[in-house]
Amino acid sequence: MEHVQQVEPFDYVIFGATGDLTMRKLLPALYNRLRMGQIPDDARIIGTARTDIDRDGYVARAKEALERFIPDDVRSPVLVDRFLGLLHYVTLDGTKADSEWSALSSILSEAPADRIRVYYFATAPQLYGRICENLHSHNLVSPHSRVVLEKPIGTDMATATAINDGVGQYFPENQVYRIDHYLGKETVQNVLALRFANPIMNAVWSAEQIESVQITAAETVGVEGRASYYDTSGAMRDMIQNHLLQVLCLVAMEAPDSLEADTVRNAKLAVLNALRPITDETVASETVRAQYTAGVVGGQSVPGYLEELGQPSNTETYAAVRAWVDTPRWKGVPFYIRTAKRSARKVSEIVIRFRAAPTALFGATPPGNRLVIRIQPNEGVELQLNVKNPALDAYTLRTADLDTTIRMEGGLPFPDSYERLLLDAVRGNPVLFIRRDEVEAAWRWAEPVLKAWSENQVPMQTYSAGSYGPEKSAALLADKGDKWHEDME
Ligand SMILES: NC(=O)C1=CN([C@@H]2O[C@H](COP(=O)(O)OP(=O)(O)OC[C@H]3O[C@@H](n4cnc5c(N)ncnc54)[C@H](OP(=O)(O)O)[C@@H]3O)[C@@H](O)[C@H]2O)C=CC1
Ligand SMILES: O=C1O[C@H](COP(=O)(O)O)[C@@H](O)[C@H](O)[C@H]1O
Repeated sequence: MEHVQQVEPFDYVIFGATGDLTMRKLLPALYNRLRMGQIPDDARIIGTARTDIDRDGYVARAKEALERFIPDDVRSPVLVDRFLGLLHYVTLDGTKADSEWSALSSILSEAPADRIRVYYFATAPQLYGRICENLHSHNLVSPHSRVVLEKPIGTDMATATAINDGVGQYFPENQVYRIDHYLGKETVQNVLALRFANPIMNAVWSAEQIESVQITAAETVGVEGRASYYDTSGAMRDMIQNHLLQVLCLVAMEAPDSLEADTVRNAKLAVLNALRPITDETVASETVRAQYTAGVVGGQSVPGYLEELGQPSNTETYAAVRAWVDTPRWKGVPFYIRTAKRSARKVSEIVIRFRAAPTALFGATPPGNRLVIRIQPNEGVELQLNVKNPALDAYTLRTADLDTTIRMEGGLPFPDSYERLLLDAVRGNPVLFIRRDEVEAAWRWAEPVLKAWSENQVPMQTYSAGSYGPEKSAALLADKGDKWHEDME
């Protein structure tokens, strides 16, 4: 059984309550937490958007979403009814001062003044500042309120600063929760446990023993229905600047003194600040970008990115970077980061390649050990060891895997990362959310790459949908004698 504790009564106010994210992720996540007994009966979920519907209309939409996104075996009519009973809806344009703020205010005022209030912005980031201003001017910000910001926090440093300033004018940083759903993944959080709860790992976690690190997040899907967003973003902004840099931080950071939010965030920030800047001189040798062309994924023919988009585009659907963390611990260790749409398979993983043992005992030097942390799917950890080949005539070696799959008790699927994050915002625990200075440090590193790409300093490669990426990406690793994980023996 999952060990769960009920959270304090709360009001969750969702701006963008009729949108895709709310219907596909937020409402199902809150339903699942109610199913696990974590949501008190007097909690309320108050949806807002401009769409002019009444409460019944919203409840009908929410019910449809649960039917679509919650599997039959965990969707009970009684629990669905109980969940729908928590819902309210206010038609509101969050950017307009003269919109129906009094209706929202009147619902909120029914609760005690010290009620935890979470404002979740599931809408376009350029609206965040104006919504905050309106919350403030309608006296809806209390010391018990917090605001959850969805990605993307900007498309570069200037836009990120504008969003953060807009919100920061009305909410102090300790009331701002920036979502990065990768941090909500159990297997991403497990990186800290693996590193710091296991002395055998801790002892070898540095350049002395580690040759290289690979961090991959590959997907078989294309841009789905989100082409208009994706084409203004691309793989670097969509995945690397946020999710994969956060994973890199957990792999590379020094041990924090505690799991207190700012202690962990300070340790991550130190990694981001130690990332070697990529310059016009190095961008061509340290980065690869590409777009998928038509191909076959999972036995299905799929069109190329440009065909899907129906227009020319300079947006990458694949990005790979060789990054360097300039600290004594990581001196000379490349961190290869890559992400792809329409890849051969869906996989997010961290691969740690250890140095080979300098021994002549067995003839050829045995290969270095390899640790694979599988973020998804088949969540688990695999350590590749050299063992004696059980043959009678010669002392030869082969590799064997110590492989453990990490499961929830009872074999239950892992909760979706939004389930943890939505309730952490209620609990007031920001450890899995991104602090402003982390966002800015990540942009400081990513921006020069994006600028160089926009100036075509690095040629756009292509790769067939259903492949592992462009041929050129192997060159990023080849000069250090490395290979991408799927190419390793
Ligand atoms: N969808 C996803 O999978 C993911 C989305 N995100 C982020 O979440 C946010 C929302 O995305 P998504 O749900 O896909 O977007 P949608 O376009 O589907 O939804 C946007 C929502 O915002 C509402 N809205 C728009 N303008 C206003 C306004 N002025 N005042 C009040 N409400 C408004 C819309 O309702 P109405 O028109 O009725 O006002 C709608 O409910 C974005 O920041 C996106 O980047 C992040 C990760 C994944
Ligand atoms: O944030 C995003 O993440 C998803 C991939 O998430 P995962 O949990 O399935 O690995 C990606 O599809 C989307 O483009 C991006 O915005």
